[in-house]
Amino acid sequence: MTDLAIIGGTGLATLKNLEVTWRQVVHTPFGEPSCPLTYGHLCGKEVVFLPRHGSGHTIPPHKINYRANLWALKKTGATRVIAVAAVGSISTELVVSELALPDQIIDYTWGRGHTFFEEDLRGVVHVDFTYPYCSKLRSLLLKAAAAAGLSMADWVTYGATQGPRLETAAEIDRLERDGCHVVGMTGMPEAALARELELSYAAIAVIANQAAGRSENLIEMASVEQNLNRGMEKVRRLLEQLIPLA
Ligand SMILES: CSC[C@H]1O[C@H](OP(=O)(O)O)[C@H](O)[C@@H]1O
Ligand code: HPA
Repeated sequence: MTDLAIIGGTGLATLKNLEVTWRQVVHTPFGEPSCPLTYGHLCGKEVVFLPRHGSGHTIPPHKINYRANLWALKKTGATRVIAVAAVGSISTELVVSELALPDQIIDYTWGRGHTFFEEDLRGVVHVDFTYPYCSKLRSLLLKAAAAAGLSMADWVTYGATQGPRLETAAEIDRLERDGCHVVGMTGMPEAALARELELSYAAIAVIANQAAGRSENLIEMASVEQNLNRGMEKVRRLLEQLIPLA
């Protein structure tokens, strides 16, 4: 039984140490997920893996079918989802290629399929979203980080922007005033959809770059890639420690 799902993001289109057993094409009432689901064993535990931008990273953040992705994972019987997401750091305390564990979200996205409750037999549904990430999963991730000797700031608010362009320096100033510590483009509606499906959900943020206007340089994808390579190595170490605890 696969109870643990992992969603990969930028820099994590495949899980290097996953021993793949099979792939499954899933159709959902909301359309197709980003690609077929990959099942396999990670450190001996069965997991299901889905890269949100597709297997060849072809889907931009605003075009991802978040509803199909989450629906497909729910359909596998998974009850817990760990998402991996590249972010820009707004807070000076968050250093490139390090990991962070968001505990809050502010949503600046628009026009995305963001709810399963368009029409529901129960009437209008409002799910509680006070704490968008699962506290139990977050605790496990913090324990795993400690076991792996990795620092992982746990007080981080994730600002979800629309993309695919990066932000202006003034937008980043605004996000900081709003209380965001990191910025990414995929945290919403993913987290809210997981909550609507009653999936436990937590995200590992990997600092890919300093957000716009936060360094003397412009944001270059070559250095984002380098930072993410180092960051994803840490994600692999973290997951190795997480599996025995999960
Ligand atoms: C500068 S890379 C921007 C790209 O990376 C993040 O992807 P993900 O959240 O899937 O790891 C960000 O949201 C953008 O899509
Ligand atoms: O600076 C950024 N902004 C938005 N999303 C991102 N994902 C990685 N870096 C960034």
